[in-house]
Amino acid sequence: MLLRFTKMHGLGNDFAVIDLVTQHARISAEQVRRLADRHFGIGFDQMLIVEPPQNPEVDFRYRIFNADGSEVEQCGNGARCFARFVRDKKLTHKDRIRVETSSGVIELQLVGNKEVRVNMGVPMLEPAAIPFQADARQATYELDLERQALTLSAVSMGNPHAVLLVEDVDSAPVLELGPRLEHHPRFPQRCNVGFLQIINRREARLRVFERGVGETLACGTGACAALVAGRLRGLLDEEVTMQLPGGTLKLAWKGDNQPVIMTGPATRVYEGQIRL
Ligand SMILES: N[C@@H](CCC[C@H](N)C(=O)O)C(=O)O
Repeated sequence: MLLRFTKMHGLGNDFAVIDLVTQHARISAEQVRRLADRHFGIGFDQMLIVEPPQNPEVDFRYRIFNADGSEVEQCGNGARCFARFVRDKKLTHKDRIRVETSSGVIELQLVGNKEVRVNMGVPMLEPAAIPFQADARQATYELDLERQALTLSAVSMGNPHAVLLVEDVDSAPVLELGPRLEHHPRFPQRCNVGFLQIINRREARLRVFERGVGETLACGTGACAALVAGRLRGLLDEEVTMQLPGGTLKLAWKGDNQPVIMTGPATRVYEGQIRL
């Protein structure tokens, strides 16, 4: 069968977005892996699938698959592209959209033609909710990595993140530590690994080694987790500009039990169709 898709990106974190409201298909993990391949497929970090909602209180259901075929709970850059996609495809005329993901309902707001503001929900910091193996919630944890002691924060934005503080993201050992931390046994569902450099209380830089993908040009949930980690350590203010290799996100978090708000662009690249 021929399946229509839209290639999109949020700060270079790229997606194939598929409308399963007006099309019908079953896409297996093996097909996702094949289509994600940058030489033999479409090439993307995540596939985003738009479906009718199961819950009558929301507008859509949105499912996310990493390039390795694993289905995941949340994707911040994907959420912005999802909002732009459903408007461009006239699947809704609303400016405020409520969507269910496998980690709960998030709210999206289109701001002008280019930007989308997303209420990413309240970060989860209790170890069991992340999930991360630790006796009690702390701002930072010590973790052994083959006799190397690392200090990190553990945060869930619906999906699990480890955040390490570094002096300089350009020289941070992202490709060396990223895969080892992603698979560390204290993160039983693996994790995304963020390397955070503080510039000042309102500006920071971040690189993220994503679970199921590798290093990406930007990670929205990673940026939210990094803001939370920076604030837990007393290093960042409520509103922060986060610079990622692919561009900049505006973020805000008031503190415990409050949602993280993320604002940034969503860009359509091209329309295509592929035979499954
Ligand atoms: N690129 C994303 C996160 C996608 C999911 C992540 N790789 C995971 O496995 O949790 C973002 O923008 O948040």
